Amino acid sequence: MSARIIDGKAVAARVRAQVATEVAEFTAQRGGTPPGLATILVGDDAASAVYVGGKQKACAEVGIRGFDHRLPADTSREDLLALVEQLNADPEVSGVLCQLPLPGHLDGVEITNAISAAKDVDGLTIASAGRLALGMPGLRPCTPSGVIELLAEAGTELQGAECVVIGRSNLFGKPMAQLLLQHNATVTICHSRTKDLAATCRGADVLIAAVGVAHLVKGDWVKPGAVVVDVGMNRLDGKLTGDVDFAAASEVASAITPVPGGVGPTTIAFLLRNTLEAARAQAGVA
Ligand SMILES: Nc1nc2c(c(=O)[nH]1)N[C@@H](CN(C=O)c1ccc(C(=O)N[C@@H](CCC(=O)O)C(=O)O)cc1)CN2
Repeated sequence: MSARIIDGKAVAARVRAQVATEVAEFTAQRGGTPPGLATILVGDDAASAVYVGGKQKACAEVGIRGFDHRLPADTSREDLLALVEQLNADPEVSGVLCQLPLPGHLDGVEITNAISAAKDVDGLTIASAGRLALGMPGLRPCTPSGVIELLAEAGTELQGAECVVIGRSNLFGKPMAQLLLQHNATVTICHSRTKDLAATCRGADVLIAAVGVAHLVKGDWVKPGAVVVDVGMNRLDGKLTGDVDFAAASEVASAITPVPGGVGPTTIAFLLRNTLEAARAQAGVA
């Protein structure tokens, strides 16, 4: 079997085009005031700078006003919390995010949770996570939302499907599992203490890897006909590669996401979607 490649760039382009249309309508209704997204980057991590740059560029392309805050690596907890408070109170800012990871002296959970729930476009505050766990409407984390869109694009039936998520991060694994549950999937979360990872993966109709170990998932871990989603982003010999041995898994799976060009591009697309949703909710429009 040779798997169908799920094209994340195409899915992201479609979502972004739709958001651009809706942003134009929203802005016109609001007398020319667009949604606004504030990004906060602390320190000089090169990859984070690229992602934040990509977010700001994407905002400009769809008509969202960007507020780009860059702070030195030694920024204090108090100064960072003060900036978050200022952005929470700014009526021109619809969404706020703090790029992760933060430098070691800052607690990512504490800082993220200081963002007002109404502006939590990363969907990572305790309030947003609680709403997701309870099945209540709210802003959802961007990468898991992108994965659901990619699975829909591939025509994957989630109801009753055995879904295995490798990785239990707050940013991805936990919210991914919650979103799959909402789609009536049977969900298993695997992690570093899972006893027989390969055997658990072999039972998956949908296998999602987000563990940060290059090529951890071998071809013979994939059930024939499974859908494989690779959220990993690892540098191997200077090349960006995922958590899945793509060549081997493609021989067994029915559909698979590549790295790059799979899940990654959808993250920013859903950030734009969340920023518009936050702006709508703050303006009292559905
Ligand atoms: N506050 C947040 N921090 C982080 C998040 C997040 O959602 N919110 N996610 C990641 C980084 N990230 C966005 O922030 C992100 C990662 C990857 C991509 C992407 O488009 N990747 C491309 C490849 C890019 C490359 O060549 O390096 C792809 O996979 O095709 C976009 C956004 C951690 N931090």
